Parts: sequence; structure tokens; C-alpha cells
Amino acid sequence: MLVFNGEEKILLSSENETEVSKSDSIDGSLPVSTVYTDVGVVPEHQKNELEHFISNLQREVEELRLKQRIVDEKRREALSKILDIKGSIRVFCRIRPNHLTEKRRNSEPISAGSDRIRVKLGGTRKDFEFDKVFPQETSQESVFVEVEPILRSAMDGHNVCVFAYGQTGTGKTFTMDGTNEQPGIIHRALEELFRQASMDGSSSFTFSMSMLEVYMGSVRDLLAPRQSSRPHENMTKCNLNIQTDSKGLVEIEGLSEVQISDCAKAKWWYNKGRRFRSTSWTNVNEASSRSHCLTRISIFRRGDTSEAKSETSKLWMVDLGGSERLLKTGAKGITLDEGRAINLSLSALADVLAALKRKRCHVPYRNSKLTQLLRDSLGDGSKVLMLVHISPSEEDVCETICSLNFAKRARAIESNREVPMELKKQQEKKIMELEEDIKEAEKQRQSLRDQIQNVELKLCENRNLFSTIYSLQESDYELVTSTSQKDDFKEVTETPKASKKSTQRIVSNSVPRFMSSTVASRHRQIASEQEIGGRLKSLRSVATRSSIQFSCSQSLSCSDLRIKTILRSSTGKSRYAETNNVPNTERPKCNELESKVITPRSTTVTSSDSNLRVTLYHHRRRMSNLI
Ligand SMILES: Nc1ncnc2c1ncn2[C@@H]1O[C@H](COP(=O)(O)OP(=O)(O)OP(=O)(O)O)[C@@H](O)[C@H]1O
Repeated sequence: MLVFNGEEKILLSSENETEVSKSDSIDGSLPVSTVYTDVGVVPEHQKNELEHFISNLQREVEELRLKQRIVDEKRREALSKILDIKGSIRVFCRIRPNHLTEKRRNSEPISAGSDRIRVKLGGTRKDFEFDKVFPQETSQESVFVEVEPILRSAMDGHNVCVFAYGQTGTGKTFTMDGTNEQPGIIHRALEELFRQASMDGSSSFTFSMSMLEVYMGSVRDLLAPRQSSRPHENMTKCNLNIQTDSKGLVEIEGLSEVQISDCAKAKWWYNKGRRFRSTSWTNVNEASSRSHCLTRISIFRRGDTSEAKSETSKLWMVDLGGSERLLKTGAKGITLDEGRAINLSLSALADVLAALKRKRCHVPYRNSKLTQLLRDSLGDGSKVLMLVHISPSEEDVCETICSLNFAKRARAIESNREVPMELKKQQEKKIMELEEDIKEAEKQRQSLRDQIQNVELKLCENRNLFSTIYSLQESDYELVTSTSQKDDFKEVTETPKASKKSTQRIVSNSVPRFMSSTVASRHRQIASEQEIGGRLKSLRSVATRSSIQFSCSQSLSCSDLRIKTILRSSTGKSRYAETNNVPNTERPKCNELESKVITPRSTTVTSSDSNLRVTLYHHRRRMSNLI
């Protein structure tokens, strides 16, 4: 008995077998389309039926995958439209909580709405508009929720830059890197990338990571192998060249790029690179970043079909050096130079963003190393997210206004006109509709994923069953036949009958009577086959039950092992059941053969018989192929 498609189908039983052999047999000779297995004789049409069923399952998987690709495409389009409406350069503002050491005043200089900030300075008030404002109490998680869509767009093939900008000590590193208890955007982004990659059924992803810093106008590789743990000792080695090819693609010569196969590895590399970043003490921040730190994740997306194109995109996560008033930070000597270099490159970045926003023909990328590096990730088709950080303190109000002016410049709408209220409402409505489409697509994607998993599971099990019954048994058939052929050669008179009977019972009508099996041996055969059928059935249910919790390949090996174990014991019985018919003088030989055949399946076998060695070798290979 054999089970497939969740139904029980009788493929063979001893009685059917006899009937088949009689009906299919033409004038007593061998039936034309009959498959011999160790558990009996399976008519060809039943084998075909199983093959047909397997190919139907394959087709079903392909159709589901196609549907999944269509749904994925819809989701991508909707997301891309949202990002287009929202603008390819978005600016958020995050207000740092008050430090305990900072004096609390009766009137706070900063007041925040959901997308506006008002700053009071003396008797004047200044208003600034943003895509989103995060008040002081905003958690790292809430910030990440707003950043996440842009990460998805990086997975969809866009180049993306996420910047943390702001006065020194306002929380840029806190937002990007965070703490162990409150991880920042980079840690969460790494988790999210791997999560999304595992969810996407229509593409496969690979990621690699590079880390560098722009320090005083030079580019340093933070992941380069180092002999010394002191960062400055490798300075000259790490002054990398930036090349731009004719298509505008940026190449950083000699920059280390590490493959990251999982999130833990990615975090390990990130923490390693972070340790080599240049920081020093200033009046404003104990561990002030003295450089721009850039983390680049290269995303390689491969479609699941040969027609689907492969794409590479870059996700840059940049913790910019603090914009600062040099007098206030008390900077001197090298720290003063570092501050100047940071300010210059920040100003170059603001110029580039403003030119891009206003769609100017000339974008001044060449004015700083920072903008040269990011050239191919800031222009057309790229998405930029700038998180501007400000301090709530009255003492910092001048720097706050500087930062907000920077943000205003980056966010400047084309031709500098505000969007009319009516258009804004329409855009918001459209965004809501598209967000609904994305949710719906994600629901469908999940359901398709589940369906694919189920069908693949069935497919694996049926393929496994098929190969167990046909391929495996063919090899056993080979084994016995080749041995019997050898015996034929050696002892022409005695062994052929026993061997042939044991493997080709169906020919009993066509051989002389003295060669056919006895009634007792047939009963033994029937009993053993029924036992096998029963075992296969129970095995099937065990395999199905146990495999549910595993992935496809796991279920395969799990069920396969059990099938093999059962077949191992059952084949031993059925294959050699008829050796009882063999005269006593032959038995030692058969037993010898039996022990040689059964033991090697789990242990290393050596045999002096070269034929046996070859067949055992093939047999083991087939067994291992099944695992
Ligand atoms: N949202 C926040 N919640 C809690 N603590 C914060 C927050 N933002 C910043 N801090 C704390 O403020 C201090 C300064 O923050 P951080 O080092 O991130 O500033 P920064 O802008 O990166 O400064 P620099 O430009 O000098 O490197 C840190 O101790 C940080 O933990």
C-alpha cells in the first residue's frame, strides 16, 4: 500500500500483484509494462500516475511562485509611488531629551508638532517644517518604524542613504548606533534586511558590508585587517582613492567588503569597524565623533527565474560628524582642524542636496570626499533620508537654528514654493490607499508563502517516496541480479532458480513448474509484503506528522531516514523469504549474501567480491543522495 496526495491508494498488494501478472501477461510471458520493486510488482500505469502527480505538484509550485512574483511587483510599485509622492529626499527632526545637567527653564525655546518645529529666540519666532518630527520622548523603535520603508526600497533595488546630521552631542550616534538596551537604526536595519530577505519568496538576497570614515578629508577603511589595534597607526594605508566610471558608478579602491551571511555576523563586523572610528573628548561631548562614519550594505537581489533580472543596490547609513561652533567646543590644534573639516564637508553635502532637490544640471559632488563617495547614491532613482538632530537646551539655540536651516535647505521644494493645502490632502489620501495596497500585498504574499511551503512539502515527500520505491529498489534489484549472475557463472545448476524467483516472482507462470515458488513461500511473501505496506503507511503518517514542523529539506531527510530504516528491515525479509525454497546446501551462501547486503547500509563494508563491491558502492551513493 502506498500513500500520496494525502489519500491512500493501493498501488500493490500480493493479491493484486497476482491478478496483474495474470491479466497483463500475454500468453504466459512477462507483462510488457511492469515495474519490479522489492515490495512487489507495480504496474507501469501506477508508476506513471505517481509521476504525473509529482509533475502536477511541480507545476502548482511554479504557478504559485509566479503569483508571488506578481504580488511582490505590486508591492514594490506601491512603495515606490509612496516614496515618489513623499519625495526622494525626506527630512526628519529628532529632539534630544534634556540632559540631567542641563538647566530647566520656565519657557522652553523649542516647541514641536508632528511635522513642525518652532524656535523662540529673544522676541522672535522661527518655524520649520519637516516630513516628521520626533519629540524628546520618542523611542528608538518609533524612529525605526519611520525609517523602515526606505530600507524596503533598498531591497527593491534603489540606492539609499540614511544620514544622521546635527550639532555635536545631540544624539546622532545614539540614533544610528544606540546602546545595547536601545539599539539604533543600524542594528535594527541589519535585522530587518535579513528578515525581509527570508520573507521574499520570489528573490534571493546576498549582502556584503563595508565601513569607512572620512577623517580630515581622507577615506579610511574601518574593516581593513590591522596589525595594531590603535586606529591612527594605519592611517596612511587607509587613505583610499575614489574612482567614478563613465556611468557615474563609484568605486572605492581597495575598500574591504565582507560577506554577511546572517545578522549575527553582520553585527559582529559592524561592532568591529565601529571600534576603529576616530573619537575624542570635547567640551560638548565626551566621546565626540571626529569624522563621518559610513556603513555600506551592498544588496544583491537575484530573481528565482532566469528571466528575472539581478540587481545590486547600496544602503548607506551615515553618522555624520557633529556640526559645531568651533569656539564653543573649545577645540584646539588637531581637534580644531577636525571640526573645520567636518563643517566644510557638511556644507558641501547641503549644496549637493539642494542642487538635487532643485533638479539643477550641475550637482557639486566633487567639493568633498563625502559627496564623492555618495555620488551614485544621492542622484536619480536614489532615496535620501536625513535625520536632523537638535538639542532642546536654550544654550544651544543658535546651533539649533543653524541645523534647522540646513534641514530646510535640504528639504527645499522645487522653486521654493510650499505645496498647496489641497494638493497635500490629495497626496495624503493617495499615500493611504497605497499603504493599504502594500498591506494587502503583504497578506497575499504570506498566504502564498504558506501555500508554496505546503505544496513543496508534499512534493518532497512524494519524490522521496518515489525514489525510495523505484530507484532504491532498482539498486537492490541490481544487487541481487548481479550477484545471481555471478552465481550463475560459478554454479550454473543451483543458484539461478532461487535468485530469479526472489526477484522476478511474476514470471512464475512462464517457467517450468519445478522452478516456481511453493504455496508456503508465497504465503510468506504475501505476509511480508502486507507488513511492508503497513509499515509504509505508518511511516507515511509519521513522516507527515514530523515533517510539518520542519522546512522542506528537513522533512525530506527526516522521513527518508525512517523509510530507509523500515525498508532495511523489511527488504531483508521479503527479498530473501524465498531462499527457504533453496536446498539446504545453498542456504549458507544466501545467508552470507544477506548479511553482506544488509549490514553495509549503515556501516563500512568491504567485500572480497568485486561485483558486490561495485553494486554496494552504487547502492550507498543512491542512499546518500536521498539524504
Ligand atoms: N534620544 C536620546 N535618548 C537618550 N539619550 C540620548 C539621546 N540622544 C542622545 N543621548 C545621549 O546624549 C549623549 C550624546 O549623544 P551622541 O554621542 O549620540 O551625540 P552625537 O550627536 O553623536 O555627538 P558627536 O557629534 O559629538 O559625536 C550620549 O550620552 C547619548 O547617550
